[in-house]
Amino acid sequence: MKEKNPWHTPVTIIITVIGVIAIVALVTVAVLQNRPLPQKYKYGIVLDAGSSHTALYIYEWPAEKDNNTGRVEQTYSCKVKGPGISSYASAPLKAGESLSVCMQEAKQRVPGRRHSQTPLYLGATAGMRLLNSENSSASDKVFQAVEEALQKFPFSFQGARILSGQEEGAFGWITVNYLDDRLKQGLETKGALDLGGASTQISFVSDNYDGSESPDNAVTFRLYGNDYNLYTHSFLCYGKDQALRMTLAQQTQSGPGTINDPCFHPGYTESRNYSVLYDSPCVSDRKPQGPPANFTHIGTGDFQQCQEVVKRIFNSTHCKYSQCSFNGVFQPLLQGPFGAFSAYYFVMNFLNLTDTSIPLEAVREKLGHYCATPWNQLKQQHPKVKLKYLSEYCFSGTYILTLLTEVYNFTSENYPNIKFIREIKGSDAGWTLGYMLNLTNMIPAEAPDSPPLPHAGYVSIVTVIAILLLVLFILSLRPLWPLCSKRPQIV
Ligand SMILES: Nc1ccn([C@@H]2O[C@H](COP(=O)(O)OP(=O)(O)OP(=O)(O)O)[C@@H](O)[C@H]2O)c(=O)n1
Ligand SMILES: [Ca+2]
Repeated sequence: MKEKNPWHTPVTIIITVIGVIAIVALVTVAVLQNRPLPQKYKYGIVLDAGSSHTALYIYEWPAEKDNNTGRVEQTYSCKVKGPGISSYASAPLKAGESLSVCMQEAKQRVPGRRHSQTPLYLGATAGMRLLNSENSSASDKVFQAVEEALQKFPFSFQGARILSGQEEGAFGWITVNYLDDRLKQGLETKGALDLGGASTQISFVSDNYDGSESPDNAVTFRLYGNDYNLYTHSFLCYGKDQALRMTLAQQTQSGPGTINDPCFHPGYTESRNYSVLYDSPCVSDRKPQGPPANFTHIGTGDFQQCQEVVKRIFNSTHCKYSQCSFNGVFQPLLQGPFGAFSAYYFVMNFLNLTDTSIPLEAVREKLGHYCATPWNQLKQQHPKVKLKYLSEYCFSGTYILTLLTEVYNFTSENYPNIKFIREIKGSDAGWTLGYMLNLTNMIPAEAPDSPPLPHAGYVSIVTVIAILLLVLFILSLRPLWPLCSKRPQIV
């Protein structure tokens, strides 16, 4: 008689089949669950209405994760043609019109179904601060025109306003540290140095600053469960365009017909109008009495002397705090790494001086050599650079070096802690991202609670436990095994 396979009993066959089906089903669920889903995004738009120009930025983040876990990234930027909105004081409507090309582009870039949920912000900085201080009705008209123009687009317009200097500094700091992933991980933060056309900001966390000395410079945050006491200051009129005006004003106080300027290249000669030069609240009170209409601006290209002229725009005679940077403004001890962006980067990048491991002495020497380069030679070497920009890099480089080393007090030791940066991981360094993260509540005060296991880990563990249970179950049927394996007896 044919021997019967002991496993071929109905009970064991049924158990095995059910077990196999259960395992296949579990694995299928686990695989399907972890398949990458087509990602959906949300968007936000910020217009940076700076003193020298306006730029539009589109940010995106995963739609399912906007509860503080998804990363916000810049996907697009657009530079508005023409000057900053504050330059349209006498023709406000044109300020609104100037934004339309970039706004049309944004309409194309953000998917149509998201338009109405996409917040749109406009923040204006030092150019509008100056215009507002000198002629508030003109600045109101510019805002009105800009708001009317922006409301015509299908986005969720959240208003146009002037940022305070503190906000500008603090949001720049948030941007840099958010993009560096320093906030979420509670790492040491990076200071932010921003140089614009009309103002400049310095923001950093220092162990010897808790906000009690000079509270005006303090901004406190609780982000991802960590407390930060940020020192920040914005110097109005100390952006590089206004600083140049102040330096020229310094040299034309007696209303001469000609000035020999060490901050411009030998061979550079330009006729300048006194009224145009003094048409800014940063210098208007210093306009010489009865000057000629124009003066001849002649370059002599001497870095050392340029540095002397530049130093004169910083007043370090009075300080009522333990220490000051200049103009009586408190500044704690510098601490940690720093990211220097906007004009810091444009200028140092042009001058090939973004490498801060170059000793300061060598940086000064290179700049000295650059400033002494004849203007004609420079124009030949850089035929594509706008002449206005090209003529000002010697001044701007000297200004940056003076500001960093003579005013903020960076030394040969900590100068290498500065990194000149344009962007971090594809997003531009600047205040706009920090501004949007703040207004959309995208950075939580407390660290978000996360499940103890990631999803894939959870599925794998459930699968393993299920298999173990099945094996246990089969083992528990052991008492039946001898019955099954007993050879049939022939009587
Ligand atoms: N490739 C570039 C772009 C800009 N600039 C100059 O850099 C300065 C600052 O530019 P930016 O940071 O854009 O200043 P704004 O935001 O316009 O000014 P603010 O922040 O003071 O409002 C301006 O003088 C601009 O002419 C430059 O030298 N090279
Ligand atoms: Ca700016």
